[in-house]
Amino acid sequence: MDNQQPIEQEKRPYVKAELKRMIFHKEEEAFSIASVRVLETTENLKAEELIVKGHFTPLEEGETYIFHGYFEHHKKFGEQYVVEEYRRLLPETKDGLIAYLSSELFDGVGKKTAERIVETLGENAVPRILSDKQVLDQVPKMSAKIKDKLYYSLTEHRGFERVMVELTKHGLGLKTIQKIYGAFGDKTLDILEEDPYQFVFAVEGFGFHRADELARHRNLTHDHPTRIRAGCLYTLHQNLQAGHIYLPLETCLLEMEQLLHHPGESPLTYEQLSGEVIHLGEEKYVYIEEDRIYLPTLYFAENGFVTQVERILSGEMEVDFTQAELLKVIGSIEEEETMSYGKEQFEAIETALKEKMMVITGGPGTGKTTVIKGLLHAYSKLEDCSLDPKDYTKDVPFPFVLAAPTGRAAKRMNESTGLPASTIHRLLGWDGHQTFEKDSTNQIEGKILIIDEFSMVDMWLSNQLFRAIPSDMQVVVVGDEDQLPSVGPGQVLADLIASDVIPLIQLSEVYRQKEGSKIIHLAHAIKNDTCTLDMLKKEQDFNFIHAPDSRLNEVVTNIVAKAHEKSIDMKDIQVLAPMYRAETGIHEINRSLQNRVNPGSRNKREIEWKGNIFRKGDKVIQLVNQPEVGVFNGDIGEVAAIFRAEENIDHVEQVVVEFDTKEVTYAKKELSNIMLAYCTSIHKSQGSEFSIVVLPVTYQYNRMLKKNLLYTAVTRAKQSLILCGDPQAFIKGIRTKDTNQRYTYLQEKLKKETDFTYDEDEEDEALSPYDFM
Ligand SMILES: Nc1ncnc2c1ncn2[C@@H]1O[C@H](COP(=O)(O)OP(=O)(O)OP(=O)(O)O)[C@@H](O)[C@H]1O
Repeated sequence: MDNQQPIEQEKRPYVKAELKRMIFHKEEEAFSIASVRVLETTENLKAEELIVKGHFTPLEEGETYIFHGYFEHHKKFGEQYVVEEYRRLLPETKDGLIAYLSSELFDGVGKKTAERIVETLGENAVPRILSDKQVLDQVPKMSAKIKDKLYYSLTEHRGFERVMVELTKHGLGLKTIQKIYGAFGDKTLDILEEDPYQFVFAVEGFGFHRADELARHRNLTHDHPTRIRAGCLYTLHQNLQAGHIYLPLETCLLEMEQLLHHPGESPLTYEQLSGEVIHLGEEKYVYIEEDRIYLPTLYFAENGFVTQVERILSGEMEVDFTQAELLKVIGSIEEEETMSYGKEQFEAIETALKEKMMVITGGPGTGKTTVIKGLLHAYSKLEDCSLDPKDYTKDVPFPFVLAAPTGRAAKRMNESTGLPASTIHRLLGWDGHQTFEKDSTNQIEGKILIIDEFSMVDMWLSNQLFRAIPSDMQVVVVGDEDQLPSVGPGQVLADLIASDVIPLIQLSEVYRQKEGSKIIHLAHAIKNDTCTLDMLKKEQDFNFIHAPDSRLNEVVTNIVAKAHEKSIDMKDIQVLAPMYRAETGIHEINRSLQNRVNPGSRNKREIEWKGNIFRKGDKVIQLVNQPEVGVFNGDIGEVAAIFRAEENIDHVEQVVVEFDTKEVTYAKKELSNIMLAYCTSIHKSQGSEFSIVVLPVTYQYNRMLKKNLLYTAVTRAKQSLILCGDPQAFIKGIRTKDTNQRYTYLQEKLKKETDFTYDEDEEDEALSPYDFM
C-alpha cells in the first residue's frame, strides 16, 4: 500500500473523513469503532457523520483518514462503514510549516501570523527569511520587533525546520520532535526514512505503534526484518520497565507476535520471529543464554554482578581478634548504650565483623540501625581505629563507608550513626548521565562498606557499585526484603538472600513494639500474614477512619487540614496513594489539598502550567534527576517565590523551590520537572520516612492493592499512621501477594547452577544502563 499516494489518484471507493471520537477499542484484537465527519467520498453517502468499524489501532481525534471498505446495516445502529484498509492523510508541507512557525519556539508568532508568512513567502519561507531578513517586510501586520525576534530565533534553530515540518506532518508535537532531533541531529530525516523504530528507543514515551505508522508511510512492510527486530527490542524494553532482567524465549516470541500482529495481514510465523531474534543475538543487540533473551546492559549487569560478588567473597580477610575479645568489646558497648543486644543482633554484628560479605534483613523496629551502630563501634574498638573522620588523611582514608540509594535514607544513616553517609550515586561519583568516576580501575576507599535500604537497589546500580568495591573491603548489605522491589530491573536483595551463598542474618524480634507502637505491630502482622480486621482499631499512634469512596477525598483533606491548623509542618505529614489517575488518585487529592491548605488569594502569587497551578507555599516533589543543580527524583521542597518575566534577567516566568539544603529555580517550561506533593506515590516514598502518614485505601486502587505495596506505605510512618477508606479493601490488599515474579537468573548464577560468561572489556563497550532511563 502506497501511503504517499495523493487522494485524487485513489481508484477504489473511499471515505475521506475527520475522526471525531473513538467509541470503542479492544486492544487484543485491535478492533475499534469510531465516529467520523465525512469530508469527501466516492461512496453513495448523504450523511455528514458516519460510524466506521474494523480492525484498527486507536486513531487520533481531529486527524484526517482515508477509509476503504463497504457499508453494512446494523439492526440497532443503522448504516456503518466496515473498514478493510485505512491510512492517515498527511498534512501538506504548508501545514507543517505553519505549525512550526506558530510553535512556542517563536515568541509572538501565532497561527494567524504564521499563515500570513507562509501565504506571502511560500513553502520556502524559512530559507528565504534566513538569506534576507527584509523579505519579512512583505508580510502584512508584523511589527518590527516580532520580525527581529523571528529572524534571530530562526537563525538559532537553523536546520531544525526541515525536521520539524516533516515530523509535524505525522502529528508529532514540538517536544517530541525536539527530543528526536536532540538524539539524531542532522541524521533525523535519514532515520525516519530507513528505521523510524529507532525513535522508540531514543525518546521516552514514543510508542511502538506510532513508529509503526511512520514506518507504514515509508513502505516498511509488516514482516520487514527491521520491524520484527524493533519489535523484539521493544518487547524486551517494555519488560525491563516491569522489572524483568531477561525474557524466556517463548514469552518473548509470544509478546512479539501480539505486538507485531497487523490486522488484515497474515500472522508472522515462529520462524520469522525467532530468526530475527537469533540475528539480533549474532549482532549482539541482544544476548541469548540458553532460552533466556537479554538486553545487553542487563546481561552484563547480571553476569558482572555475580563475578564481582565472587571476587569480593574470595578477597583477603584476616580476623585478628579472638571470641573473648569480641565478647568483651560487645559487653562494653552494651554498657555504654545501657542495653543488651538480642541473640540475632549479636550474630549480625559478629558475622559482619568476621565475614567478607553479609546480608542483614529485617522489618521495621528489629534493630537494623542498632546493629549498624554496634558494628561500627565494635569494629572501631577491635581494629583500634577512630570513628572521627578528622583523624584521617588522604593517605590513610576513613575506613567506614556508609551509603544508601536515596538522599533521605543516607541522611537518616548519617543522623543515626553520626558518621558521613552518602547516596550510592554520589559515592560512585555519578556525573548525572552515563559516567561513574568510581569503577573497577578507580575503586572506592575504606575498609568496610555498609549499604542500607538495599531492596531499592536495581541490577544496574548493584553491578556498578560492586565493580567499585576493592577486594579487601568488607561489605554489609542491609535491607527489608518485604518492601517493594527496586523501581529499576531486578530483585537483587531478594536474590542474594535466596541464593544461600552469602552469610545472612534475619532479624525477626521486634524491639520498637516493646515501646507500644501499633504501627510496627501492624507492619509485622502484615509481613507475617496475621493481620485481621480486629487489629484496625484506634490506638494512640493509629487510626482507621471508615469512609465511602464518595467522601474519601474530603476525609483525607480534612485530616491534613486539621494538622495544618495545629501548625504541623506539611513536611511532617504525608498522604500516600498508589495511583495517579483515579477519583481518589494522587492528582485529585493534591488538587483538593492545595485548595484547602494553600488556597489562592490576591496577594499570593501563582503560576499555571499545563492545567496545574503552583502557588507560593506549595509543597512540591522533584520528578527527575537534575544532578547539575543538586536535586534528585523524589526530593521534596516548597515553592519559595514566583517571578514574573519582567522581574528577572532571563525574561521568563520562574518558580523558586526551596529544598532541604538548596534553592532551585525553574523556568516556566521546566515546571514538568515538579508536581504538587501533598500526596505522593507509595513507590516514590521508598527510602523516606514521615512523622505522620495518611493512607487512603479503596477498591478503586484495585490492581495496585498488594501486600508489599501496603507494607511499604505503612512502614513509612514513624509516629502516627492514619488509614482511611474501606477496611475490607485494606485486608484484601495485604492478603494479595504480588505474583508478578520478575525474570532474573541471579539466584541460580550465584549458586553456580548455570554456566555463564562475562567479559568486562565487552561490558565497557556495551551501552550504559542510563541510555535506557
Ligand atoms: N536489643 C535492644 N534492646 C532494647 N532496645 C532495642 C534493641 N534493639 C533495638 N532497640 C530499640 O528499638 C527501636 C528500633 O530499633 P532500630 O531503629 O535499630 O530498628 P530498625 O530496624 O532500624 O527500624 P526501622 O527500620 O524502623 O528504622 C529503637 O528505639 C532501638 O533503640
